[in-house]
Amino acid sequence: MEEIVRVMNALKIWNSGRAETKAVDHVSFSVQVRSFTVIIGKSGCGKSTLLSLIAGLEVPDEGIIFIAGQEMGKSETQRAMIRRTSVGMVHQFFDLIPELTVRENLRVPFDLNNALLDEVYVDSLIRQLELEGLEDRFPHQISGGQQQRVAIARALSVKPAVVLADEPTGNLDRKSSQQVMELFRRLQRNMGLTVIMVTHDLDLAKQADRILYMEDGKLSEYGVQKQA
Ligand SMILES: Nc1ncnc2c1ncn2[C@@H]1O[C@H](COP(=O)(O)OP(=O)(O)OP(=O)(O)O)[C@@H](O)[C@H]1O
Repeated sequence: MEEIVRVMNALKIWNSGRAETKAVDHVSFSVQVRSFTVIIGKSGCGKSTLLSLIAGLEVPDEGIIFIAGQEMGKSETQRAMIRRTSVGMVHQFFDLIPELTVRENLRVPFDLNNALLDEVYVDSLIRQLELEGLEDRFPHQISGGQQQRVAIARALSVKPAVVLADEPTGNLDRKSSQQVMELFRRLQRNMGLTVIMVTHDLDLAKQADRILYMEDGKLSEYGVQKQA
C-alpha cells in the first residue's frame, strides 16, 4: 500500500509564560492512501496541534512531515504551496464566508489557487453532498449540517491528496453528526480520498478504517492502547 502522509518523530512544544507543554511528543506514524483515519483523545491531548503540523500551519520543533512525497519544509512559502495544492481542511466551525453563497464559497479555493474552475466536478460534489437546491443560499440560510457539508465540498474542490478534518461534527447535534459522517465516509470511499479526522466521539470513530489514540502528546493505535 502506498503512503500519502508520513510523520517522523514530530515534536511541538508550546511555551506560554513559564509553562512548557509538549503538545506533540515525538510522534511517528504513516497514513495509507485512500484510508479513513480517526484520531481520538481527551481535550488538550494535542490532536489539533498534530493536525496543524500535518497541514503545515505550524512547524515542528523536531521531526519531518511528508505529504504526497513532498517535505513540509521550514519556509512558509513552500508550506503554503503544499497546503493549497495537497491539503483540504474542514473545521469545527465551518468557516464559510458569510457574504458568499454556497456556490461562491465552493469557488474560493479555485480563486486562491488561480486554478480554472471545474464546474462539472463542483456540480458532482454538490450532488454527492446532497446540497442541490441550496447553491444560491447564503450560509445563514442553511442548517449547521448543511453548512458543514458545504465546508467538506469546499475542502474537496481542489482534489487534495489528503483531507484533514478537526472535529467536523463538534458543533452539530447527534443526527446531523451521523449524517455528515455517513456522507463523508461514502464520499471518501467513492472518490478514493485519504481522510484524517479528529473527534471526541467514539461512535463516529468506529466507522473509520483505523483509530489512533492520543494522550499527553503521544500517539498509539487505539486497539493496542485498549489491550495495554
Ligand atoms: N498556541 C498555543 N500556545 C500555547 N499553548 C497551546 C497552543 N495551542 C495549544 N496549546 C496547548 O497545547 C496542548 C494541546 O492542545 P491542542 O489544542 O492541540 O489539544 P486538542 O487535543 O486538540 O484539544 P481539544 O480537543 O480541546 O481541541 C494543550 O495543553 C493546549 O493548552
